[in-house]
Amino acid sequence: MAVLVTGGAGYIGSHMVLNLADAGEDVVVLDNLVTGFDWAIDGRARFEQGDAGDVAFVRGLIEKYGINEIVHFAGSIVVPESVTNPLKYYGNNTATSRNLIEAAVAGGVKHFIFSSTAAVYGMTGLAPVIEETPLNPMSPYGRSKLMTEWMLQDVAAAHPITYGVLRYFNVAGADPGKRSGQSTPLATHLIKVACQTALGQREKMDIFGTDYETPDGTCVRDYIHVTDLIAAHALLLKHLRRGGESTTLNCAYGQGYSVRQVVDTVRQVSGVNFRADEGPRRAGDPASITATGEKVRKLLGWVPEHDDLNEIVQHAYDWERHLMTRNR
Ligand SMILES: NC(=O)c1ccc[n+]([C@@H]2O[C@H](COP(=O)([O-])OP(=O)(O)OC[C@H]3O[C@@H](n4cnc5c(N)ncnc54)[C@H](O)[C@@H]3O)[C@@H](O)[C@H]2O)c1
Ligand SMILES: O=c1ccn([C@@H]2O[C@H](COP(=O)(O)OP(=O)(O)O[C@H]3O[C@H](CO)[C@H](O)[C@H](O)[C@H]3O)[C@@H](O)[C@H]2O)c(=O)[nH]1
Repeated sequence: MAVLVTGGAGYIGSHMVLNLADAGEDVVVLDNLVTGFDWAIDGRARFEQGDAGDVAFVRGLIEKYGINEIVHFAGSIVVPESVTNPLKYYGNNTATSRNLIEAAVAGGVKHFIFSSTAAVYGMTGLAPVIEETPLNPMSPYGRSKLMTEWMLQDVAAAHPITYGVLRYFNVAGADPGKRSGQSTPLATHLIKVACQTALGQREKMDIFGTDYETPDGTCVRDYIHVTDLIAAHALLLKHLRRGGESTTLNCAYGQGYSVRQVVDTVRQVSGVNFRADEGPRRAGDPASITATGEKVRKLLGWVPEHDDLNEIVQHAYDWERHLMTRNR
């Protein structure tokens, strides 16, 4: 009996593998390494290189390893790219997930956990969202993920499988033990870009838009430490295993920070007053998106341990430094 982690060579999936392996679980990673790295997969997991949308291949894995649960991280994740290349997102997010779910149902998989996103909400105003807030994704990325949520609802109504959808807010930070982190060199995420700029890997960074209707004119996001996010996955897996119902949960702290606040925090943590130019808005960005995270706390008993922007940035910065020495 093993847990299948798709995208386990990527940023968030590699932390799930650590959590499961630390708990003594048998883990199989399925990843095509399009953005992930085989060195990011913990040595205690078994690795199968392939595509999560390859039904026959996934069916073979389910049989070979006796897979009862799938935690599905594999996908394409860059919001602005989804605006210029939507079919990539409807392909690698929606269609790939559809095939993976088909393989799961055919192979008798019992539980399915899916990485969804705050981007399913779209523009929401300044108040934190709850799971019942109307969904109105602003980007093909958000829509490609929402379609997967819908597929899971329909499939779970028709077949003996339960699911958990986790809508991640902005994931950041790294394993406190420096075993994994965000390793994609050309990542577009704010905290990663700011840390790279502080370390001199980029000459400067840009602040995308200063004319939003937010307190300081820059976009507001709810940054969640990757280790806390993964703890929610582990609790969700337990919930489903003990017969808990399918559920959809926001993963967030309920605290928003603006782009300027994040840039200032990275300057403080690094001690480098790096260059951050004010530029135009980036396509597909909502002004503000935060959530209370009340449902995940109540249903799963989730208690965040790293809900502090300084700590998140410190861990992200430490990982970035670690990558520099690693790549030397
Ligand atoms: N990073 C965030 O802030 C964030 C926020 C919300 C949701 N998410 C979701 O979390 C998941 C993981 O994101 P991440 O930040 O770790 O990204 P990532 O790019 O680091 O990881 C994705 C992994 O999936 C693999 N992959 C992609 N397509 C595949 C396919 N068809 N078959 C097999 N493997 C494939 C990649 O090689 C990579 O290892 C994604 O589904 C993403 O949409 C991320
Ligand atoms: O160099 C940069 C990078 C980002 N930003 C700004 O910082 C904010 C956060 O941007 P990120 O790219 O870090 O994150 P997003 O909010 O765009 O998206 C992230 O979180 C979403 C959920 O909120 C999605 O799930 C998505 O996968 C994930 O990349 C945005 O306002 C963006 O415009 C900058 O100003 N400069």
